[in-house]
Amino acid sequence: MDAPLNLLIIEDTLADFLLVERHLRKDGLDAHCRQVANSADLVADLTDMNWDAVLSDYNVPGMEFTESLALVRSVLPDVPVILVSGTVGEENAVGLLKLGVTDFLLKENLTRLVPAIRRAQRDAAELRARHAAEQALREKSQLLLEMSALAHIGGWEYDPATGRCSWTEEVARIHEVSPSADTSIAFFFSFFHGEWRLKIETVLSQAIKYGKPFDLELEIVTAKGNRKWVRMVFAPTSDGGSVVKIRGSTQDITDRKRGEIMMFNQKERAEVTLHSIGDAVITTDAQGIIDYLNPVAQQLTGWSMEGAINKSLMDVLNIVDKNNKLPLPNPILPALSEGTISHLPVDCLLIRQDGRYSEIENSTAPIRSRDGSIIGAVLVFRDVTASREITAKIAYQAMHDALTGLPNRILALDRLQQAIGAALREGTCVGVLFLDLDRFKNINDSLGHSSGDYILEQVAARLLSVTRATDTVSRQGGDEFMIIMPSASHQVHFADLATKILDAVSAPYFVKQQELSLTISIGISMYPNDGSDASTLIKNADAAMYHAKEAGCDNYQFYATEMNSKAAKRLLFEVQLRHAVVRQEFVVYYQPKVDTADRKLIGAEALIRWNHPDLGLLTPANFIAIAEDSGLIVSIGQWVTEEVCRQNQAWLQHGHACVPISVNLSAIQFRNKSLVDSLRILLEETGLPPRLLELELTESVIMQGSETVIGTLQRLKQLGINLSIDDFGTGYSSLSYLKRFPIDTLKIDQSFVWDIAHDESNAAIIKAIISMAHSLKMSVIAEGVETQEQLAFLEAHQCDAIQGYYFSQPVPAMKFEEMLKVQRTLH
Ligand SMILES: Nc1nc2c(ncn2[C@@H]2O[C@@H]3COP(=O)(O)O[C@H]4[C@@H](O)[C@H](n5cnc6c(=O)[nH]c(N)nc65)O[C@@H]4COP(=O)(O)O[C@H]3[C@H]2O)c(=O)[nH]1
Repeated sequence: MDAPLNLLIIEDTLADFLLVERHLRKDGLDAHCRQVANSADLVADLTDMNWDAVLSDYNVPGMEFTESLALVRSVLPDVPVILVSGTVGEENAVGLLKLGVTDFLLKENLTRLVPAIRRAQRDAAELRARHAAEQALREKSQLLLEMSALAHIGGWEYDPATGRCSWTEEVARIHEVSPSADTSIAFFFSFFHGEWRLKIETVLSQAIKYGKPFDLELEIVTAKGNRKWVRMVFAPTSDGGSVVKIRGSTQDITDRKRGEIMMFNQKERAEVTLHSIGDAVITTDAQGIIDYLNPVAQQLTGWSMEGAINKSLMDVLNIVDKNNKLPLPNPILPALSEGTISHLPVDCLLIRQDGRYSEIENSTAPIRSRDGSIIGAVLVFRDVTASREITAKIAYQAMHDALTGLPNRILALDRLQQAIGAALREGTCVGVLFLDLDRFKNINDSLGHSSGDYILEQVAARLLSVTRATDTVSRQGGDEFMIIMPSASHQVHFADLATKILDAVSAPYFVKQQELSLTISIGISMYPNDGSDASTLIKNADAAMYHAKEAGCDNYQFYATEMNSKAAKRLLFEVQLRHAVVRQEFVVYYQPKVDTADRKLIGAEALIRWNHPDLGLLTPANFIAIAEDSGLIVSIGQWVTEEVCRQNQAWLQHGHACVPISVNLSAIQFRNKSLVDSLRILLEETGLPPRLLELELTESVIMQGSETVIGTLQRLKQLGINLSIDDFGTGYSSLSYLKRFPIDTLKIDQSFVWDIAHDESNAAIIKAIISMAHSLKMSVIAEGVETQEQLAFLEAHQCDAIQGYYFSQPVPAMKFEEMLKVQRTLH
């Protein structure tokens, strides 16, 4: 049975209300009726109950019907309102229907009352259902709208027949146009450019022609000029075989696409980086199974990518300890188990598949997922074989002498400091032997540097052969060596070693098919007696070595306190010599040369003297060696030559019968490239005829025999200068060797002349020199002739000229000028 209806009856007359009630009951409608007769009650009652219908009189005093109707409609929009009244007129009725009245009944005829209520009930139910359906539809389309906005996806439709497009708000939003924008196909295409325009036009025409659906990703340029990526999915709708509509969706995929492009670029970059870096890279999963190795890793391990993938790291990375060749632990374990970055031990060798190996350096790090869990490891390593070799080589070179391979000055100093430290702890001694080869410069000058180097290597080998492994033999530079004897207890040990060294070094050497002999001078200092630190010990051993030199070379000397003052003196002397060059403290003495046959003055040798401010006139023996060692000989020699040219030209201008004056030329001067030019200029400037200048060269200079030497001699000769070989016989040159040089005169060394009368071999040498020189068209002069006996011998053997105290000592310029003036015959 149906529930009774709730009816609200707006009626001021109770009788009419009851009449309505009676009719309802009579016609079988179970209803609960409530009368309301004023506006206040109506407001209150409207919301008091769920009303099924409102019945209303038109004329209720105090209540305007249209206002009551509006009130009811506003509160109960779907509840039927039935007007029960006297006649309201047709026009009025239409207006009231518009305002929301559901039906009309006349009070006089209520027979239609129940059917009218029932019909209104049905209509209201339908209306409510329709409203509910509309509401649901509205909600659904709102949801769709919101979803499409959230997904950035909108729909569109194209009608090929009309060429019109329509699209949803979201599509308009994606294209950044207002929703009401023109949607012709041309407008639609205008968002596509270049290749994308071509593509969309092509696929759309294919869709129209063949009904083919498409799913594309394209780039558009929006109305505001922004570039966006869209995914367009569309499907044609056909009717009778021809396409009548194309419907599709457009989705803004810009963010995803940019992400993809970024990912692609990153991947590409990573890929290129991994392919081009010099380091090897291997990555594994969390179980240590290889999933990638770059080309360098392939090359270093000898495994190809295909071969190595899915293998355990340790199957591919065969690493062992360099020292004991035992396998090293898996380097990625710390990364996989503890998530830490780790490095291989320093001495790690990687053995390739083919058995070759390289030293490697590596670092391993974990690879983590977004949530931080370890999903693998990356191992980066590089071949450091070459760089370690270079480092070791550089370290070795920094500490060793390149020529001999001996420790150099730096390493020797370090070893000495260590030896002192050990001796201090153990209460022992340390010996420092400072060694310097005697007259080594002569070998370098005469035989050339390559021979000099060869000799130094030989000396180094000999020093090593007489020392123990615990001793340090070092080269200090040039022809200086130093030996450190650690933990020695007595001077005797040092003396023993020094003796062995003297013997070893003095054994003959064979260079360029010549036999050479060489000696060495040794200075010895000892810790703790001669110094408590390395530099003092070296300095004192050096001083002792100088002492050994002064004692005639080829010997050893222990350091004694007073030696240092000698070394200091030598230094002071060098400083004074430097000053002497600037202050022009030198003078030239002239020693006459005499024709053996008629005793006539035929020339002179210029010999330098140093007018020392404190020591008086010094002969070359006091300073020439120091001048050569310090390089001062170049400027000194230049001064002498200038002085001689200037002086001889002055004599010439004074009308004296002039003779050639010879100047000693040291090896260093001779090597000077500008020698010939500066002599030419000097002769031009002074105006001295070149034949009046003679150069005395030592045997060692020409013994180098190189093309350069010969060239220089020839250019000197071309200038017109006379050339003579000084101290002939003391070097290693043979007469036949001399044929190659444009030499005018040989000067027999005074050492042969001195005991000419008593030493038969010297006499024989002099005779041989004279006759062979003559056969080579050279003249011969003997120097150091002091006695009648010597003179007689030389005269008897046709020695062309004589120089020596027998005729005259070297004399000052003024005195020599006297001799020139008279051109006297000397006896
Ligand atoms: N006992 C003795 N000695 C005699 C006799 N006759 C000459 N002398 C000395 O023998 C040396 C000959 O010169 P030297 O062999 O070229 O040997 C020279 C020469 O090699 C060098 N020298 C001298 N002046 C110069 C120079 O201007 N430049 C260069 N580079 N070296 C020079 O110094 C050396 C020594 O020169 P001095 O002391 O002047 O010594 C001179 C001379 O005084 C003699 O009968 N008996």
